Amino acid sequence: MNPAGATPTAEPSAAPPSPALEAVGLATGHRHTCVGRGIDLQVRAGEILCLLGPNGSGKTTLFRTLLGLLPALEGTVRVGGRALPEWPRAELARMLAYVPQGQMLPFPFTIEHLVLMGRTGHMARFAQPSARDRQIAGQALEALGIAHLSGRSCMEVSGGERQLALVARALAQEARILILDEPTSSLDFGNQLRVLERIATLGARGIAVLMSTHQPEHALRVADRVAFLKAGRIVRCGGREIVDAPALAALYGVDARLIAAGSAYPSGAQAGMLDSDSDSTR
Ligand SMILES: Nc1ncnc2c1ncn2[C@@H]1O[C@H](COP(=O)(O)OP(=O)(O)OP(=O)(O)O)[C@@H](O)[C@H]1O
Repeated sequence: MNPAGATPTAEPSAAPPSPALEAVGLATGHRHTCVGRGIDLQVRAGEILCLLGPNGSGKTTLFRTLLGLLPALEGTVRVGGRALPEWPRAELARMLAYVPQGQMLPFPFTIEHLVLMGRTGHMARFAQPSARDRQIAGQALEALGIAHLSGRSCMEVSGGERQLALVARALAQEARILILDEPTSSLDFGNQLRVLERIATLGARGIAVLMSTHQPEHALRVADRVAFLKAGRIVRCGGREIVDAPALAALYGVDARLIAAGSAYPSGAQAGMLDSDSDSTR
């Protein structure tokens, strides 16, 4: 108890850690064509932020700008509190991993080689992968159930198998921040769940995750926060509870309703399944 009149001793309050990934006043686009504007977002360590938005709303353009693959037309991107241009590329490669959307690969790498590429930022220049690099790549392949494809050419596997390999490559990178552009888009139901579970595990381990999806139920399943991108602007951002029928109707221009997940998602799923129904939002 404080003696009467004594001022309580203030604990020195530690400043909150910088967001792992932050955009401030960001404008995105291609050459001089602006796609997105006024974008502010933050992803903290251990947080999963899920971006929902219609086709062409600017999700990939935003991701590529956050990664420094496209120049910001305005505003700032910070990674770990440091402006993106200040990062040496090699260090950035250890911080940020990217799973691009539907990437076709130009050479017939084996799947193992492709996943080992995720280790490049950890290897000395021109060095061969170490036993540990191979072990980590092997674990990533196992985690996604594609170890049996290790020796196959990435040009001779299905689109979904290649997508799993790209997720495995990002896992092998052991980055602090993971950006995934529609990581489940060509996957079957089982593999969608496998990838979502892996993403949830990474979040629980302190990795900052930013992902896009066209399936709002995936956001309901794994996201800590959800952002709605419409015509290049973040029009709504908050906890999973913002994903409701009126918001989805406004975002996509269709009536939608959330129905109970029932048996569609196993063990503890908080997801809803979506159905379109003309009566739903009226
Ligand atoms: N290389 C490019 N050059 C010029 N414009 C582009 C280029 N890539 C995309 N665009 C345009 O930028 C806008 C946003 O595209 P983007 O790929 O970022 O959308 P998206 O939200 O990821 O779409 P989707 O959900 O269909 O993948 C679209 O109008 C698109 O036509």
